[in-house]
Parts: sequence; structure tokens; C-alpha cells
Amino acid sequence: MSTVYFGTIVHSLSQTELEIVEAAVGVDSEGTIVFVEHNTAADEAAKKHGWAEGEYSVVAPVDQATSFFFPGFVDTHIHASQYPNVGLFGKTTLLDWLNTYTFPLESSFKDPAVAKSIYSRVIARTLGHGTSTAAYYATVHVEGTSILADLALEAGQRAFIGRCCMDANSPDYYCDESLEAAQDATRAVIAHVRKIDPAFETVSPILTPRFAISCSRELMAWLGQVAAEEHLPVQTHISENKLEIETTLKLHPYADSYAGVYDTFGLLTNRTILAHAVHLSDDERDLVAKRGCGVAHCPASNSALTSGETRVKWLLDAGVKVGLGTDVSGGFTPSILHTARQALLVSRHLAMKGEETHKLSIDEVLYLSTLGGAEVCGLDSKVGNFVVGKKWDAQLVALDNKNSPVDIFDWERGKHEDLVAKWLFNGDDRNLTKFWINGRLVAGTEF
Ligand SMILES: O=c1[nH]c(=O)c2nc[nH]c2[nH]1
Ligand SMILES: [Zn+2]
Repeated sequence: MSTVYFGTIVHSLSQTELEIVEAAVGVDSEGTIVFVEHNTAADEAAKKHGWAEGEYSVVAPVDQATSFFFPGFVDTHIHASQYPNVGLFGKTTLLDWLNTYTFPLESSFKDPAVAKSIYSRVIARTLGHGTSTAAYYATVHVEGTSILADLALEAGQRAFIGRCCMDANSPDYYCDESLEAAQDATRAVIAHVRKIDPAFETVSPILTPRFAISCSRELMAWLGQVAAEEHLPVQTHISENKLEIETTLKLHPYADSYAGVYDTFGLLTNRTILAHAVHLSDDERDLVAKRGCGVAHCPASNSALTSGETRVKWLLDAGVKVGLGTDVSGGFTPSILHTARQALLVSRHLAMKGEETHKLSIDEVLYLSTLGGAEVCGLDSKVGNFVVGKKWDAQLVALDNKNSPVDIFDWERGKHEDLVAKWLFNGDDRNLTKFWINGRLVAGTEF
């Protein structure tokens, strides 16, 4: 059945343009947006597009003056396996955090029952926060990683599924046993995802060298080759922490920079997602831009692990694609809305320390959380905003609903620009009343 969604839509047209307009959005039975009519009643818009009465339904918020439709969030970097550890990082920094908290937890995914139970909760939780697309890191385990793919597909969440490759400098109890073992395991996960979603429409494999420290040169070279031959996306970490960078350059002395290590092996492509990019040099930034890579900006994680502040504007100005990542559990929240808030604040810390130009606006962080993220994931022709031909991945946000953490005053009713700001700074999953991915209702309560 086709549907006309009628109400205020809030979405990014570009990095700096957030459109807020009353609209009737026609979505066909395949979940594709077929028309967007501004300031037009639902039935009138349907008639204009030849939709006969009775052949479509109309969905509109109960209280138009305090509600709006917003695109599903894109989380460009999240470790599904680390979810039980959210908030657990103490005073550690990256490398000791990995050894203390992260590797022990990830190694428990050897047991498929653990994987099933934790991954189910991650997917339910991220859907509850409005994440329609997630680039997931899993663990080294084939069965557990395949379970993540099954669960995402079943839930209808768009997901990139990355089996973590780590055949070097990793603990004995948690690593790929050899280059060949890493290759076989990677192949097995790709084959599984291909079997359950042959066209990679909802779930897609993503090649995942954990980071340069934990991968042999041979493994990175093989991954680069597979990425090129099979046109597969890649995700990894880059330049998050100063000790990590130092260690990387010692282990890979043939390269003149961290980005140079990945470039040597063909891992910097226009389908590569680089998490963090906190301490890139000017030359590295230019290389990343030239190769067309995207950056997953993870402000909550970078603050929690005291990694540093990513210069988002500096990246965007050089033409680097940027989206947001929760980076659970370096990041303490599975919510991209909270992460957008953190991105805005981190940009202000940069501005306080240096130049005003670092400051991100509300419009810009909301762009990063949706269209920017879609660009990073290579999905911007499909999702990220409400444009004809794209898919209806949409949240219905209600600010005055039962249990809303946001107080709305009479004079704010209908002032959607203010409502969006209040949602960004004080809203949460209680404001998500309905949530569609690909036109299918996946989460949210009746209102
Ligand atoms: O934020 C991070 N989380 C991780 O799990 C990780 N592994 C390597 N580098 C990393 N950074
Ligand atoms: Zn990470």
C-alpha cells in the first residue's frame, strides 16, 4: 500500500542547508519516495500524482505543531560487540582500554549464544534511537559475525557487517591465528552475507582491518586487493591517539605517515570509512580527500578516551566526506542524536582553543548525522534526506508526547526551528514515536 506522510519535514539539502517545511511525501509500496509536495494537503498531493482514493493511506502526527519527520540516523562507526561496555572506560586511553576492557569482552563472542543475545540488544537499542543505517564492527568470529548480519536483516536495519581482521600484535587469546585463517574467515562472512542478501540491499559485508597495529602487511595487501576486485567497502581506524600513531609508524617504517600505511595497500578508496582522524597532518588530510575516503567523527569516544578533537570543518573544507559515529564503546552512547550534540560541543572546544571557524552549527551536525553519514557510507543516492527516488527512512519525532524529556511552551508550538534545537540538546529516544526503514515500520510506539 502506498502512503502519504503529511506534516513538517526537517532534512538536510546540503552541509549548511537544513530545510524545514510542511510537506506531503508520497511513498510507494516499495518504500521509495515518489513525490514531495510542499504546503499541499495530503489528498490534494495524492490526486495531483494520480493516486486514487482508497489506494493509499495517510500518516500524520497527532500534534503537527510539536512534531516533525526527520531522516533516519546513520551511524558510520559502531562496535556492536562492545555494547555491554558502554560507560566503562575509567581513566584509560586507547591502547590500555583495548587490553583492559575491549579484547576480553570481544573474545567472549566465540560463543554464538553470547553473540546472539548481545547483538539482538544492540540492534533493538540503536533502532530505538533512530539509527536506520549502521557500519558495524563485529569480532574475529565467523559465526558470531554472521549472526549479526542475520539479525540486522531480520530487523530491517541497513547494516555494514565487518568481521574484525587482526593477525598481528594482538593478545594470544583474541586474534586471527594466521594470515590464511584471517582470509578464510573473512571470505566465510562475505559468503554468508551474500547468501542471505545477494544484492547487499539491506546488509552488506565490509572489509575490516582493525587498525594498522593489529594487521600484518600481507593481510592489509590482501584486503586492499579484495576491495578493488570485488568493489567492497572498507572500514578501519586512523590517527586516534598519539601513542597509537607512534606505534603504527614503528611497526610500519616503510610508510611516511599513518594514512600512508593504508595507502600502500590500496585501503584508501572512495568506499573507505576511516574512524577518528583526530591527528591527521595536512598531507594526510589531502591524501584522504584525494582518495575519496570518508571520516567517521566520533566525538563522544574521543572525549571519553581523551584522544583529542577532530577538526571536522578542516576536513569538510578540504572535500573530505564526514559522518558521525557513536564508536560504542569507546563512545558511551548508542545514540546518534547524543553524538551530534557532542560533535557540536567538541567543535566549540576547538573554537575556544583556536579559531571560530571550527564551530559547527545545528544544521551542520544534523547534516553529519544523516546525509553526511550516507555519503560516507556510499548510500547518499538511496538515503540521507527526503528526495524523490530515495527510500523512506524516517523518524517521526514528537516533542510533546507522553514521557517526553523536553518541555514545550505554548509560544513554541509550530516554531519548528526552535523545536529542532530543543530536540538536539534535550531530546532522546522517548521522542521517537514511529520509525520507518525502507517504508517499513520498524520501531516506535503508537501515539
Ligand atoms: O575506538 C576504537 N575502538 C576500537 O575497538 C579500536 N581498535 C583499534 N582502534 C580502536 N579504536
Ligand atoms: Zn572504533
